[in-house]
Amino acid sequence: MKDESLVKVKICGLTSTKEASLLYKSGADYTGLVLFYEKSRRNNTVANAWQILRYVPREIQRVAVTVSPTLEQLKLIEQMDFHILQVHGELREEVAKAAGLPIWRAYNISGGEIPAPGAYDEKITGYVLDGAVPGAGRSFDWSALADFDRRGKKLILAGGLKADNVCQAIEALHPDVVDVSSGVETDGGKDAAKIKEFVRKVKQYG
Ligand SMILES: O=C(O)c1ccccc1N[C@@H]1O[C@H](COP(=O)(O)O)[C@@H](O)[C@H]1O
Repeated sequence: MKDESLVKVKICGLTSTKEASLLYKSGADYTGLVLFYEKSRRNNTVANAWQILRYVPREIQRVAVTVSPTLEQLKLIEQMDFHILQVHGELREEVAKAAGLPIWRAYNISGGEIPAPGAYDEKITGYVLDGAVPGAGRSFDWSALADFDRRGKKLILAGGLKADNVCQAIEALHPDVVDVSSGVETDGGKDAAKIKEFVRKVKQYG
């Protein structure tokens, strides 16, 4: 039976079918694959992404993680088995207008500035609040974002989360989803024991 606990978990940054297999019975609710961002060590080619998605358990929602995607990239993503488009950087007008997938708009927080969303409201179903550099395993000052207006959308909290700090993060910002990549890795690869412990802490919280 699907766990109906309050806070959901996204395990982000899969790079292999082996990592996808770790999600079986893990309790994760979402997973993410980085695409079209060669600066990231977690970047996937389209061919690799197709393979990985075949191994993601059906009950887990799949998020295409992008930075300033183009219309051509959106079209490729929409041919694959993704449920959500996560956009860091720029959300181009043509991409927002053409997107058939719901969008999670990601903000990389540096300093204490509070993002002021507003554009393409009808396509956006969630806001991702992340550390300054995507996927770097660094958090931001959660208290500075206490007044962030989620406008009735999901709040996805990312950036430097791990089993040791995720409950404090939930306490601070009351997110709908906690999103982790670096914090469940060992030597740059996903670690089954760390995933298990992270999910346990979140689900125990409630
Ligand atoms: O992981 C990456 O390299 C990445 C690249 C481009 C956009 C987003 C990326 N990762 C996002 O970072 C957070 C969590 O990262 P961490 O736990 O701090 O390592 C998550 O939203 C990922 O989607």
